[in-house]
Order: sequence, then structure tokens, then C-alpha cells
Amino acid sequence: MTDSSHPTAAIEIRNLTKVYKGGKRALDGIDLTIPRGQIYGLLGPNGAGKSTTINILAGMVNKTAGDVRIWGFDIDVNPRNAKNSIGIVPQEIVFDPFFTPLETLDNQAGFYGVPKEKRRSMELLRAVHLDDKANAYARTLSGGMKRRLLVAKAMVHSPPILVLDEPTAGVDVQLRQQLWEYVRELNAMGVTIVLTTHYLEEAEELCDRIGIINHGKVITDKPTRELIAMAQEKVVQVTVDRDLVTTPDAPCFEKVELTGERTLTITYSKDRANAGQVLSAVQASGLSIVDVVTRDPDLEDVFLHLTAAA
Ligand SMILES: Nc1ncnc2c1ncn2[C@@H]1O[C@H](COP(=O)(O)OP(=O)(O)OP(=O)(O)O)[C@@H](O)[C@H]1O
Repeated sequence: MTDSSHPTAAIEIRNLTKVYKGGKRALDGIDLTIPRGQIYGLLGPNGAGKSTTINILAGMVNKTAGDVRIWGFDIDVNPRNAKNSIGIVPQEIVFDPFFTPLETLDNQAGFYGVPKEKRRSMELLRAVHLDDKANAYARTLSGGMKRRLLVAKAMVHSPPILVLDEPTAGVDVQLRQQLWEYVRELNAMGVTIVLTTHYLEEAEELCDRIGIINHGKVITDKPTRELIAMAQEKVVQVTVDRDLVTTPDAPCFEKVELTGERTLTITYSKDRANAGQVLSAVQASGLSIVDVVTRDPDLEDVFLHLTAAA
């Protein structure tokens, strides 16, 4: 693995394989290089292997085969350095309900051997908007507050990499925005962020680069912009001058739907047609066009296309 190692990688994964007891092959030879300084999105449908990958990084699941380097440290050769280089926000919320948020962070800092004078518990609580709850019992916090406390807990040892596994599941829109604001601040300070999410629009908005895994294999790993540019399907919404009873058809339409009394939503493939041809085909069917709206393809289109094909 030394030959292929990448000095600017935050995380390097080579041929990572996990077969669970009972024979389930959750990871089937994953290769990923997550560059330093980025916000990287790991996406995939349910059961794709995202949590297994993250749990291996966290040292909570043992890999069956392959190599993993975290901040240049091989998890087999330098497990302690590898562990100190990463902070993990798990999917499941687990806390000792009898500790306050402040104690929770102090304990975690102690666990990582952070000396008392270097502990930043209050600073971290302020950053996640929990300073007013510093001395409340953790069990009295709402779900969103607990999740933010988990983020603070993952940062007590100031790791250069923060991994968040489905961080916004069950978090309301406002708190989600606050959480992302903090994640962006950390990233601006140089922390590499890796996140898994089911919300594609979130990944599209936040991530510099996206990897998609399906059935334990990487099916794509690209800058977000390139990934979105891969979307072939375009949509044009056409309003015509009279009520429609049937939909027109043409070879350049992939799909045509009646989405209003006078509105047609037409999907076409941009490698086989252009908007001009689509509109001409509508006019050729005897309809006059009074308005046109086009929609650019988004990550959801690419995601569905790639995961359906795999
Ligand atoms: N402890 C385990 N024992 C056996 N099989 C497991 C275990 N944990 C996960 N699996 C299986 O491994 C596969 C990958 O699961 P994993 O949790 O990594 O997927 P995921 O992409 O994180 O899914 P989700 O988005 O639903 O969290 C699934 O088929 C899952 O059922």
C-alpha cells in the first residue's frame, strides 16, 4: 500500500472488504481517496455499505481484507495515531444520561488524553449552540440537541477529520441549517469533513466531492459538479394555448406527462435531442406554445440513474 499512498489524502481506502458473520458481503473491494480539506459525501441506497465503511474507520468493525490509512496512518500499523486523527459522529445517539453536556465533553477529552489546560469543552458547546445547556442532564436534551452534542464530542481531541454518519436524520430544518453552518465553519478552519446522507439536495449543496456506493462497491467518485453534469435527462415544462385531453408523442420525448390542464412536462435525453427539437415536436402536433420552463438535472437524477444501472 506504500506505493499507492497519497500524501494529500485525508483517508485512503484500498480494496476494503467486509464479510459479516453469517456470510453477508457488505463491502466488496472498496477503493476511495478522500482528499484533505474537502467536504466529501458518501452516498448510497439503504444497505449499500456506508455505515460499515464508517464503522471500520471508527475502529468499531473489523475489516475482512484491504487497507485503510487515516491522515497517512495505517489502521493496522498505527491504530492509535489513526484513531486520534478522526472524530466520528455515529448514527445512533448513545449517551450516559446522567452526565451533563459539559461533563460529557470533559470525560471524552479525558478519554483521549487531552490535558486539562487544553480542553475546550465550553468553546465547543458554544459552537454547537448548547452553552446554555452546559449543566443540564443529557437526558433532558431534545433529539437535535443530542445530535449537536455528539458533534461537539467528536471534536474534543481536535481531529483533522470529522466523519458524520447520517447527521441530520430526525433533525428539524432549522437545526439542520445550524449544524451545517458549524460543519462549514470547521471545514473553513481546515477540517476535512466526510458525511453520509440520504438527502441528496444536502449533499449537492454541501459537498465538494461525492462517492456513491451500491452493493458494497464504489460506483462513482467525482467532484459534485462533474457528477451533476453527467445527468442526461432534461425536463421542459410547456404551457399551451388550450386545454389538453391527450398528450402528444414524438421520437425525441423520453417521457411526456399532463401536469396541468394546459401543461405538459416532457423529459428528453440531452445526448439525443435538444430543447429546440422538443418544442418543434410539440408545435408539429398542432399546439401553440405560450410558456416554457426548463429544469436542470440534479444529483437525484444522477443518483437514481447510477444506482438503477448498477
Ligand atoms: N452486524 C451485521 N451483521 C450482518 N450483516 C450486517 C451487519 N451490519 C450490517 N449488515 C449488512 O451489511 C449490509 C451493509 O449495511 P450498512 O449498514 O453498512 O449499509 P448502509 O449503506 O449504511 O445502509 P443505511 O443507509 O440503511 O444505514 C446490509 O446488507 C446490512 O444488512
